[in-house]
Amino acid sequence: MFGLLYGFYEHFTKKTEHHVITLGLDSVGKTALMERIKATYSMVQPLPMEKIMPTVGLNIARVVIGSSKLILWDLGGQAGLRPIWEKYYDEAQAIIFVIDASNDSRFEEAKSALEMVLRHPEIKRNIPLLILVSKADAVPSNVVAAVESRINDRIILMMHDEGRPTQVYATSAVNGQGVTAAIDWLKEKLSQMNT
Ligand SMILES: Nc1nc2c(ncn2[C@@H]2O[C@H](COP(=O)(O)OP(=O)(O)OP(=O)(O)O)[C@@H](O)[C@H]2O)c(=O)[nH]1
Ligand SMILES: [Mg+2]
Repeated sequence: MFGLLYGFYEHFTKKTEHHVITLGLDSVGKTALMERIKATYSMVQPLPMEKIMPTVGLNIARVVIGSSKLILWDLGGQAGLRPIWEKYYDEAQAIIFVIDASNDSRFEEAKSALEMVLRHPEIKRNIPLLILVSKADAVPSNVVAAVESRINDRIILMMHDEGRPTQVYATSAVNGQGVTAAIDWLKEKLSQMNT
């Protein structure tokens, strides 16, 4: 009897797990955003910014939204660590790529890094790509809008990945701007892939 009841309980509370890789150049704010995402969905305080160190290994954040569980793999973005990214491509069911709104000078480097990811044979062609423009709190809104439109014109329109759901959101780990909209979009696209 207990086994049967437990079986029902398990069935109705079971979450569909989705593995998401979080990539981008070093210091763009990936880990800070992961902390903000965790805090937003589990109603806890994010780790203070000054406690966040450059990522060398891997940070894992688990976020439960309705019947889905997103497992976010946050990887280090330093040039010497980027070769590690590809170890996670095979299992990735979505990509979050972070581009810093406050550092215009690294746009081309970010574009090349993202293109390398998308060209990799182990990255599935139809998995969602969520591009987060980070640190939106640190620059005027017209600068953020310019970065978003450059991403659209110079990256997304050039991708030729017709089957890939792609979206750009301006975000801030400091004030949480854009985080819920972005993660809700991702969760929606991942759910659609499972149906
Ligand atoms: N103003 C502002 N600064 C931010 C924000 N997010 C991160 N930062 C700053 O950027 C620094 C780097 O952030 P991280 O989250 O460590 O960057 P990362 O992309 O994880 O870097 P790696 O782990 O080296 O790849 C932080 O120490 C903060 O000073 C943000 O939303 N707004
Ligand atoms: Mg980091």
